[in-house]
Amino acid sequence: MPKTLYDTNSVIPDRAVLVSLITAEVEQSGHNPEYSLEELFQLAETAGVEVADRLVQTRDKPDPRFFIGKGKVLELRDLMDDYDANTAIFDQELSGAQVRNLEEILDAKIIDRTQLILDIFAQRAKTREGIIQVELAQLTYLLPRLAGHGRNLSRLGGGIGTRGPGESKLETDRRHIRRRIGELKRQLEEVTRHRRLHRARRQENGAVQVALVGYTNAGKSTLLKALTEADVLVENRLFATLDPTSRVMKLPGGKEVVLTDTVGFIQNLPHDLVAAFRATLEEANEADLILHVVDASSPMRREQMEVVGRILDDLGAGDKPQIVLFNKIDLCGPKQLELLPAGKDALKISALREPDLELIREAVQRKLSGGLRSFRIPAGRGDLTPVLYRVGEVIGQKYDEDDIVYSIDINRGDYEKFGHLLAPYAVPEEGEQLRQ
Ligand SMILES: Nc1nc2c(ncn2[C@@H]2O[C@H](COP(=O)(O)OP(=O)(O)OP(=O)(O)O)[C@@H](O)[C@H]2O)c(=O)[nH]1
Ligand SMILES: [Mg+2]
Repeated sequence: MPKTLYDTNSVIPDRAVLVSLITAEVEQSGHNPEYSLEELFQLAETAGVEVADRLVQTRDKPDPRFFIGKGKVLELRDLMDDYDANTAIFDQELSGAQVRNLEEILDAKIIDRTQLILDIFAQRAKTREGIIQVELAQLTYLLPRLAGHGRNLSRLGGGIGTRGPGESKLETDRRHIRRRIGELKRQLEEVTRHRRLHRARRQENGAVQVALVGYTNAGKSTLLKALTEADVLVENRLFATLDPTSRVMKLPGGKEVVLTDTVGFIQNLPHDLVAAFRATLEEANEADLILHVVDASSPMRREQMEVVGRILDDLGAGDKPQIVLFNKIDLCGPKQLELLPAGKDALKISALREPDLELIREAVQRKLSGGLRSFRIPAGRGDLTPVLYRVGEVIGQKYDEDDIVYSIDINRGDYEKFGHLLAPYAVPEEGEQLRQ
């Protein structure tokens, strides 16, 4: 008998064979199945699974009963017997029926890529928000896969880790799961509301938000740590960061911005997970500036950048001001370096080099600067003075009769939020003269 899923007493790591199906559709999509399988391997390791072997089948389309062909299933069974493997991990999503049929023949745990990612998230979620989001994603994934069977229910929806929705919950019926989903959504709304309030307060304080986004393992947390001297978790693992962390970063001109580290992206990020983590991912959406961190040393750099671009578009953050940070150039060969695209909003850096960090701070300062503007503030409107300091850096001020004319180096993010208060007092053309 295979172990039940979510066996909390298990101390022996699972041993797995990875399975990937290359269909005509995959071949035409330009999607690289070998890389995807390599990534699945890393995901499995991250989840604490020992990978015994990999099995690949090329086939016109998936088999409706077993996903891979029946003959291949038997081959897989022999392979698993040889290695004494108790788990098969599929690189593509399986239907509930396929999982069930495979389980019958293989007498083993059957997991797909989505479940594996959900499982890693479950192992790593630390904050209340993270934990709610993961459970919500797991149950949402599980629900349609419960249809029409009951016998093997406890095996379904299972992952590798020890912290899934819990066996007792899995044994209950769909109605119970639906009720739980409703409950989690309500809790999440509450937490999300808090996060929004918190963010609104930061905005009211005039804090400029800069978000580090990028593919998992690109070096976002390393950069947050280096740029702000924050104490955050950095690991050579996928999905080291689940909960966004924010720290103050000081720019060369003295201005402070809030820098936020976010959850890493990955190709085929499970839809349910994106939906559940929306509140967290929204951090990117609220940012005034996005720092897109890229692992320049990865052979899949281009594909990873595309994935990140697509997810940002989905979140509605595709048009935000962005700086691309090609990170880890210390690991790049000369050929790789040469191939990196150059551009005014792209920097080639290593998070490990101090001078590069200064380049980043300078680039952020430049990008946030919206140019010089002047405002003629009447003596009676002293209440606007703090607003002036909020929208940018005060470069100069001079008295003119009863008014004070301020020259401000506008900060784009803040100006969008508070500029309307100053608009009636804007003086066109005069800014340059005031500059010393
Ligand atoms: N050589 C080198 N290694 C780096 C550099 N930046 C980050 N790393 C390493 O890359 C690995 C991943 O770094 P993290 O900062 O945890 O990556 P992340 O983007 O936060 O990853 P997730 O939280 O998993 O999405 C760690 O082992 C870092 O030490 C760099 O510039 N050069
Ligand atoms: Mg991280």
